[in-house]
Amino acid sequence: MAAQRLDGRLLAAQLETSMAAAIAAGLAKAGRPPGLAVLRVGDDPASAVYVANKEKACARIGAKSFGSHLPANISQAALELELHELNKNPAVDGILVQLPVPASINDRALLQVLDPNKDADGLHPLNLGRLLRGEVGPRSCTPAGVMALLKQAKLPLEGMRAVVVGRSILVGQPMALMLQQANATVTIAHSRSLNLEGICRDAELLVVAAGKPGLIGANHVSPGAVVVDVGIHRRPEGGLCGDVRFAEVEPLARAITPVPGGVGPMTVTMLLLNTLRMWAQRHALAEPCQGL
Ligand SMILES: Nc1nc(=O)c2c([nH]1)NC[C@@H]1CN(c3ccc(C(=O)N[C@@H](CCC(=O)O)C(=O)O)cc3)C=[N+]21
Repeated sequence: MAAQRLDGRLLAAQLETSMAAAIAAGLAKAGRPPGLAVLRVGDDPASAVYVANKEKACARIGAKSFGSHLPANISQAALELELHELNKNPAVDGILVQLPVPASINDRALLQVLDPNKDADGLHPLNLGRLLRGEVGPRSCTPAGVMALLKQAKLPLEGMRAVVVGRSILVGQPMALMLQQANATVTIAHSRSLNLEGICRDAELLVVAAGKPGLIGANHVSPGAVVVDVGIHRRPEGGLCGDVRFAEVEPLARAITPVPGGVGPMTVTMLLLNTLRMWAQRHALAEPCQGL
């Protein structure tokens, strides 16, 4: 039987419709639309595409986007000043520091400057702490998007053996925490794990966020597993691919996310949802898209 496709593009479009409605409904009371500021430093080529996608998505739902594009040779102090300005700007609800920043910038120090209540990416230490403790707060967008996709597909996580490949602060670690909070039994594997194939083959749910094109193949996947591919890479010959060799794994899987059209669009949607929720909170509006 063919694997179920976990269609991130479709779910993202549905959520955008609800978010657009929530904005329209709250606009009069709030007096202004939600504002998302994206701080981009230097010229990472992949970032250019993502920033453009975020701006387009804001326009589609009726949010305002503020873009600042700063030169790669900007000083740490000047960048922190820019962030302070965005923290103070009353039209801005969510701020995202597009990663990676140039090597001359200390991104940890930068993320500490961000107002945790404007943290659209959920990456401020306070928000990572809130996640660890299971408290309310903006959540890391990519793992939150994965959780929304699994929920929509009605794939139960209760008691399930889940393996997350990758331990980054941006994806792997928060993903593992969210899966645990959904009562999965979680293993984190990473670049130094021995017997990666064996560990992955034990998984009923395999989430791959290793950042290595084509790392995962049929040998890593047990029949009937749910496979979520967080990787996104530009092929030298053109087109995109993930960390999973889709053609090989798809016939084995119960459900699988494609690349593109899987996790990527959900990341953007969760960024908007975090921003919308912070806007709603500031204006005492009902929480948009509850239960996600
Ligand atoms: N502070 C920060 N937060 C991030 O969330 C963040 C970041 N920095 N730096 C870079 C990565 C990467 N990322 C993606 C966002 C959207 C798509 C996306 O929309 N993908 C589409 C296709 C995109 C295309 O066609 O190029 C898809 O998979 O279908 C992918 C990847 C967010 N990131």
